[in-house]
Amino acid sequence: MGIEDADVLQKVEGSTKALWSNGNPAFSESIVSYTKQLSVLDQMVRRMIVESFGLEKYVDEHLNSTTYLLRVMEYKAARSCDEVRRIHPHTDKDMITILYQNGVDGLEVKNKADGQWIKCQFSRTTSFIVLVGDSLYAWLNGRVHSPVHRVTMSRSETRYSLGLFVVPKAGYVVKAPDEMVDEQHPLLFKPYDFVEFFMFYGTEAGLKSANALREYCGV
Ligand SMILES: O=C(O)CCC(=O)C(=O)O
Ligand SMILES: [Fe+2]
Repeated sequence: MGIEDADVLQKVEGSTKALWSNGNPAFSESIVSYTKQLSVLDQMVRRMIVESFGLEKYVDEHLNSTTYLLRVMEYKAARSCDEVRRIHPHTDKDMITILYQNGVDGLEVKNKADGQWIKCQFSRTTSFIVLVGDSLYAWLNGRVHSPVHRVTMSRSETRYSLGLFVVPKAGYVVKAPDEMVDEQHPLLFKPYDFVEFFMFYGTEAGLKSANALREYCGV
């Protein structure tokens, strides 16, 4: 289940009406409260990343360029020891994703250096994992890595996860600041409208592509 503008109560209440005819105020309030609290972590992490590249003057513009999509996910446990259930390897298309889970592991990240899958262990049940998405990778012209990841379920317990996807606002054009482009770092992607790219990603060509962003607007 995906909830757009998950930090805005009115919007969340609208989404819950698709599930409960009279809405579900307690559920909506929990979603908004969770998103608002996690937005503090999101803004802190992105501010640190942006400042670390000397882009202080872009911080406010960058932080204001996004909205929150919260996905509530359920992964059924494998029915036998031999069965493995997966969600396919992919990169996230957003700026960053913050993941939380119910204590059942399953997330795996592909090591950029040797292509091996690394099992992600959340250090505590209250920990979060932050993943960089393709849009931050493009905006910083390749300075941060957007990792390929997947979920593999082989345990007997059902896994629940919450993914807070920090996505560019409709109409926002992802364009690397001039400071990120030089001779050693030639421009990787032409400026692109996030929503249009996301529509391409949903097409047969986009889904089949090993690197949808490069195919869509790679230089
Ligand atoms: O459930 C997870 O831990 C990851 C889910 C994921 O990668 C996604 O929804 O894009
Ligand atoms: Fe993902």
